[in-house]
Amino acid sequence: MAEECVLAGFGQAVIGPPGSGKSTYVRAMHALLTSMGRKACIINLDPAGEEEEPGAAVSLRELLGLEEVMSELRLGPNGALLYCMEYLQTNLDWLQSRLQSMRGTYFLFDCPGQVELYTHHPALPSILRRLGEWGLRLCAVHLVDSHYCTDPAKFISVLCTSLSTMLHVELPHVNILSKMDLIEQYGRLAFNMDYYTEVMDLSYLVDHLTSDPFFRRHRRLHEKLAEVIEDYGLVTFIPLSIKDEQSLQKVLSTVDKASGFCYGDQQRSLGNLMSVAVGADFHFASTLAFQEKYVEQEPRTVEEENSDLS
Ligand SMILES: Nc1nc2c(ncn2[C@@H]2O[C@H](COP(=O)(O)OP(=O)(O)OP(=O)(O)O)[C@@H](O)[C@H]2O)c(=O)[nH]1
Repeated sequence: MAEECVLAGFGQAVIGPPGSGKSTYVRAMHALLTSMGRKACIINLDPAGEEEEPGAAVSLRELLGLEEVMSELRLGPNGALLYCMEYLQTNLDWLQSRLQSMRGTYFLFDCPGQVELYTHHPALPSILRRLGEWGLRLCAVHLVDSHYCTDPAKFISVLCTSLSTMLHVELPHVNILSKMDLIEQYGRLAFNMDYYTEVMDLSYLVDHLTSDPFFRRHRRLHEKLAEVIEDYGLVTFIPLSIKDEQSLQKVLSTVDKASGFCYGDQQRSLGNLMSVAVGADFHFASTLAFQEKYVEQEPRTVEEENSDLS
């Protein structure tokens, strides 16, 4: 069999910082796909942790574990994780043989939470590129905790890491603001939800940030960062709460369009195309639903603004 099509199929590479909700998303997406009659399986590419991920069909820990690498090579957790990914990169025949036995399955790759893997380290993009060469059409699903929206400085840094992840990973890409049900847990939003999901005119965010005396002296830096993000014009987000199945379906419909699943040669059907058409509501409508459900409606008072900034 020609190497290029040993896997012919579709899947998602679920990436994002530690604790952003990747494993929770992968399990919920697996359940949703299964309930829709799509054959799916979880591939755990995180070598860390004592316990095996529930429901994972393949796990990198079968090949090597973080703890053994740490003790044998006397590395810290970060160095050991990068070693594990480089080891996988040079032993991809192991992954190929494991995946080949499940050909035709929709693969959900649960990736580790090390940010450098997505912003500058070459191992993960190289692994994903190889999967693509084997015929697997992947979409990167990048999760970021939505509570960063409540802090303008952190939101600018989230925009920067999301952009560099998109450029580094080089796959069809969907950014997700996860844990929307907890969005205002650490503070209130300065703007409506769609301002954050659509990444609108960032000068308002810079103005808001630099009304804080601490950030005023860095105004020029923030303006330049905002300019880079706006010039690329690539970063937008889809809101997700794992407790809200509709939002998960919205993510799936966007991912299916990005990866080409809905037009794909494997399961081309009127049903697939119709499901995309039904999902093609205005993105704004779903964001508005989150706004109404999870965000305080009362406008902020001047005292609240000041106390947030002090
Ligand atoms: N309320 C709420 N909690 C969530 C949601 N998604 C994930 N969580 C919680 O967030 C925590 C972290 O989720 P994980 O799925 O372990 O995150 P992860 O990105 O896989 O973490 P690492 O493996 O450390 O990189 C868990 O306690 C989840 O239950 C959500 O949509 N809403």
